[in-house]
Amino acid sequence: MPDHDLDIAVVRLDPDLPLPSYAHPGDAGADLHTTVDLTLAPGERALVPTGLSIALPDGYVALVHPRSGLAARHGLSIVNTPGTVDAGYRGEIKVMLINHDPAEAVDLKRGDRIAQLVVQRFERARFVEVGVLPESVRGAGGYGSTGTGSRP
Ligand SMILES: O=c1ccn([C@H]2C[C@H](O)[C@@H](COP(=O)(O)OP(=O)(O)OP(=O)(O)O)O2)c(=O)[nH]1
Ligand SMILES: [Mg+2]
Repeated sequence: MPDHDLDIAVVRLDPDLPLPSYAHPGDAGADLHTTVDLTLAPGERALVPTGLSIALPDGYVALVHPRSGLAARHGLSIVNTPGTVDAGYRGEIKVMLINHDPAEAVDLKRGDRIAQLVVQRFERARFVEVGVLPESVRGAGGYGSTGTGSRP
C-alpha cells in the first residue's frame, strides 16, 4: 500500500510544531496539535488553533474529527463534529473542543494531539426539485423506527 494518495500544500503558521501526521499505515485520520496550553472546565468549549493552513485540491474536503482516546478518558469532543474544512479555505484550521466531563477539567499542553483530520473526496450535487420522490422500502421511517437490539 502506498503511504499516501495525495499531496496537500500546508503552511505551518507555527514552525515549531509538526505537520499533521498519521500514527500508523492505513490510518484515516492525521493528528492535529494545539499551539496553545489551555484548560477546559467541565462543560466549557474553546476554539483551539492548530497552527496550520492548507490548500485542498478541488473536489476534496477535510473533516475535523475527535480523537476517541481523549473522548474516553476525559469526555473531550468537538462541538461541530466533524468540522468541515472547505477546499477554498486558506485560514488557520481551528478545532472547537468541548469538555463533556461533568466534574473534571481537561488540561492540554501546546503540542498535544487534539483532533484528527480526515481528507475525503466528495460529490457536488445539483439539487433538482421534483413534486414527488421515488418510493423506497424505508419510506419516511426514521429516528428509531426500527427499534434497538433484539426488540422490534
Ligand atoms: O472545525 C472547523 C470547521 C471549520 N473550519 C474553517 C474551515 C471552513 O472552510 C470554514 C467555514 O466552516 P463552516 O462552513 O463549517 O462554518 P460556517 O459557520 O458555515 O461559516 P462560513 O459562513 O464561513 O462558511 O471554517 C475550521 O477551521 N475548523
Ligand atoms: Mg459554511
